[in-house]
Amino acid sequence: MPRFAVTIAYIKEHIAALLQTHQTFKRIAFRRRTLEEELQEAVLRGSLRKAFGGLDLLLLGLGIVIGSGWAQLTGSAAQQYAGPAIVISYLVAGLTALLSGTCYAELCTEYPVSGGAFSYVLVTFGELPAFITLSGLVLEYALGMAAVARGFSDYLATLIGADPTSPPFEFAVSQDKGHGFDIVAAVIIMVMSVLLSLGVRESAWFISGVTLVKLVLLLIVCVASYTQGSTDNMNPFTNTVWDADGIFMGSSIIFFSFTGYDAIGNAAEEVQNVAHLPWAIMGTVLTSTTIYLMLALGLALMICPTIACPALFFMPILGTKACSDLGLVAGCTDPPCTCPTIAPTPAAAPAAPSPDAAPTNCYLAVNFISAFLAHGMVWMQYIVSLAALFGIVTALTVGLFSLSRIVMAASRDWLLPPFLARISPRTQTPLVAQMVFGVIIALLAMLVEVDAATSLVSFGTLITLWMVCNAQLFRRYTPEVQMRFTRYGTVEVAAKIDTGSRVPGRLLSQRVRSILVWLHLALINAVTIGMASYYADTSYVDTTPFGEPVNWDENACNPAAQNKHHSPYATLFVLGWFLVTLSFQLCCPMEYQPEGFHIPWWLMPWLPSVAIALLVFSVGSLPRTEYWKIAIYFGIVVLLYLLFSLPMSYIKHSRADRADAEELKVVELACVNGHWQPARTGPGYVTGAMHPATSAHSSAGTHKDSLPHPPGNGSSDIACGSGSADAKGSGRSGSGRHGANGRRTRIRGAQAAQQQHVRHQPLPTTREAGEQAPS
Ligand SMILES: NC(=[NH2+])NCCC[C@H](N)C(=O)O
Repeated sequence: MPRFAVTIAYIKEHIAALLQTHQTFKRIAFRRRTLEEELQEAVLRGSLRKAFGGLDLLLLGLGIVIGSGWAQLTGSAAQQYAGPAIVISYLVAGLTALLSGTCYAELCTEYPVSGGAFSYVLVTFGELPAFITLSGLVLEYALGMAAVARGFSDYLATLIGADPTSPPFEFAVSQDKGHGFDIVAAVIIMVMSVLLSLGVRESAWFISGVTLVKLVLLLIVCVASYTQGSTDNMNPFTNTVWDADGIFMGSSIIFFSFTGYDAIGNAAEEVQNVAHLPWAIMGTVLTSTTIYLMLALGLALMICPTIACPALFFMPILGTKACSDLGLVAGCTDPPCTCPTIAPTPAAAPAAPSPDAAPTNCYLAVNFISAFLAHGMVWMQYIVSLAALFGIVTALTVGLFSLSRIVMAASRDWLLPPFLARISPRTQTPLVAQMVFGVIIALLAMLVEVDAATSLVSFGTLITLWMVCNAQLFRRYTPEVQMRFTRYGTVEVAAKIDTGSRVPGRLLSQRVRSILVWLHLALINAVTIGMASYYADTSYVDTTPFGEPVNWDENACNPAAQNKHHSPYATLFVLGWFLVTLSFQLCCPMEYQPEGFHIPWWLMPWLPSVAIALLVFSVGSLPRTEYWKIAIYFGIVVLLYLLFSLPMSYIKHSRADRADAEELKVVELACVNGHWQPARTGPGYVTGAMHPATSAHSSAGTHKDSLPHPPGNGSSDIACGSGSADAKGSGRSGSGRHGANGRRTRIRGAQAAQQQHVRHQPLPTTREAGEQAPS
């Protein structure tokens, strides 16, 4: 059939599906996928190359997490909000990352498919929540890459002694730095996209090498800062105006520095041994937290805390008179310009300070470079710039790598255009997705303002991690997850868990237990959202689009009055959260425990519950000015789902059903040497179809054009279990009940659709249209 006719037929089919939105929404939007469906998609699409060993994964994680956020945000968060307590801000953010990372690690071991958070939410809460998670991921990665790339030109200019505000580093559209077009940022993204297209093995070597050099440079930065620092600078420890609030506001800003560790989960289909995934995640979060704490401490020791006085920050915005009318200067312990250990950089050198002019002239952006300059260590600016440049390069490479895998996973499910799921037989990577998103991100990087991007990136990350923690909690407690296919290919009936049999809730019926789980999950979230919004409402985080505080009154200038608003009710919320989590533990027996890496039963449900609270709290501490942008973004996302992805998903599954009606294909897969392989014998194996893809193709042409043929001999090559370890005979096999090798699972082509999905009304469409995917 000619391509043109196929397209017309498809459009007709799409419109027909659109007209049935009210019905399809009910059936599909919250339909969950199973592990076998996800595996099936991965297997049918052909394999990605197994390029990553354990150390590669760790360096991949450190490659993206330690980008340039440390260099750009530590100083400004300390200066504006936290003061020397920025160290505590890093601890809070690190703890948030660690707890959510543990939940992430559990799910990523259980579902070792590309797509990360998107896939976990898809198998737990269904398609629409997964689509929202996907959009959070795209927000995180696309804007994250753009923001990181924007820093590239600045550091490059510093390194070669050029002016970062003039061409070619920036083509200004306004006076302010960061508002122009940044061609260099776009170019570096395209270069990294091309590098990735050379192949995943080569990219992995590149990422590992550059990351190691970066870590050495960061150690030099730490040591140099300790030689210059003084403990006098740690007093007063918190910012005199924001106090404890400043710590949380600081931590929500610098959370950006921890974003990206989920990239490890997105490499799940390319790892040699799935069992390495969780340790690489934990290792990445712990190593980066340690390095960030060391760096933050170095900076805090080097800068005088009065530089963190908000007078310095607001003075240029509000003007000297307005500030002193508000009593801001009174909030500072020293007159700003008498601070002994820091002097303005040459570029910002003020005239001899007069009492009136001093505050405005003294405004100085605090960062590692300005701090080292102030201490006369001019050469350190090159080390800092080089470390940041290397950080940017690795963060970009890993980010582009991960985004293409996320997009590939969503396209396999037809939630994004299916052609994006194609895997290049040459490189064994999703080349199309890589190049398409390379171009999109390059354009974003050229246009987007850095300041606008970082909060949105943190928001995207926090939302996806919040979804993941909810999914982890839900899966461990919900009774329906009792019977399932494990990654060992066996049907697992709920593992016997001591704690489950002790809690009073075990006596309740399955239905009541299920309702209780939903109820508790909703309550945990409601209480923490209440706590976060109450806390945010009673602190001075609101700023107008111009950066001025909105509810700015005399109290803001009076440190003593600052925190009085919080205490009584904030405590009530914390108590509420504690009681709800305790009630969860008592009413809901844990229903199963995965065999691989998992959170131990005695930390459940506390660990994910604390993680949820911290994540929601961090969202609440983000500047309110970002909220409307986020609301518009998610509004567009839901619209896109209704107009594009929902009809696409419907069409895909109705095709699967039709194919199923004609010919039922059951292909058995066996876990061999750590990878799923089509079994050569066994029930349901279709003679002559040596690969599941072959059977799907023969099945009335289903997926015909949308599925790239698997490369080479068609070996299905997705990892299962702690397979490699077993394959090598190390004997590690979960509880000892199941070995990875020789275990089997059934990948049931279209049959899965029949069993798992509600049947669809037949669509008024041509048979041919049903056989071709739009591409
Ligand atoms: N996918 C992402 N979140 N990418 C951005 C990573 C930013 C990185 N954590 C940094 O500090 O520079």
